[in-house]
Amino acid sequence: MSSRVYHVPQGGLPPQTDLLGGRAVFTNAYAVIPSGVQRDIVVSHLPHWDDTRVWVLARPLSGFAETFSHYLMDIAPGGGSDMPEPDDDAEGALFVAGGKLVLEVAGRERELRPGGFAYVPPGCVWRIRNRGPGPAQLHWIRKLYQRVPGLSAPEAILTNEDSIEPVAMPGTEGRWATTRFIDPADMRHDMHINVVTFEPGGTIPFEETHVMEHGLYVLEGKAVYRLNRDWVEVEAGDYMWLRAFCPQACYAGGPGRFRYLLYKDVNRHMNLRQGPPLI
Ligand SMILES: NC(=O)N[C@H](N)C(=O)O
Repeated sequence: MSSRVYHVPQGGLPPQTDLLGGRAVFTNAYAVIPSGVQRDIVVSHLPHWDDTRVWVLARPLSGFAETFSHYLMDIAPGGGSDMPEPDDDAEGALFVAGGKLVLEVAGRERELRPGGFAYVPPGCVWRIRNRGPGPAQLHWIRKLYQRVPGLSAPEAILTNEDSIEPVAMPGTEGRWATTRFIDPADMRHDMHINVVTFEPGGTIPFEETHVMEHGLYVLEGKAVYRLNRDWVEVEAGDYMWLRAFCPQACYAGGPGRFRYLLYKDVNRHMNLRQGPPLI
């Protein structure tokens, strides 16, 4: 049984005092969508999904920001979908934060519990149901799979965070470690999904500035995060997306661990024919 903590949204209505405590930020370089925003009044629903509430935390924006979608889903008992993905070119990553879901993918059925992860290749038939007695919470990250001549699309992956050994970053004595759900050496993959863990006081000690876009969902703990020119306080349930080249660093605040689910695009040439950004 996992002792890890995974933040799940509260839903319901915000107290009328929330206006003064608002921490949402939207800039050209990054956005912060605080946990308090994941409320019933801003919920979405998706076709062919039953009894499922969706918070869309990231989506492609006019060609200048992120090229992926990140959904946080709250699935009632019996809810789910037999036709979840409408786009045959889309790949997906699923990460369970709460409850118990049954996933059928490429003819395999697997029960996913908190920490459960699945990679769903493009064009793959899959379905998912909450067969548990209580609600289940699911992260679903989607992007268009970038095919490469001579490389086939990857196969499905089904695993759990508990089965993967985190890799400590060099020189950090284990205070900053990464759990990788997708093999970084496998060039068929064009996105990575990791859980990044900092012990209290752990840091990213320099401003990472790189081509990869990011989506970060804070699963546990607190930190101060450097985003472009700003330092922003974040805590469990907060979401950040970072445009390519957005400078980033952090200090984990304690008293417990600071952990987040991280999306990044990897391993592909840039599209040199893309038009100028629309700003
Ligand atoms: N903000 C981050 O956690 N970035 C990671 N070190 C990464 O780019 O993999």
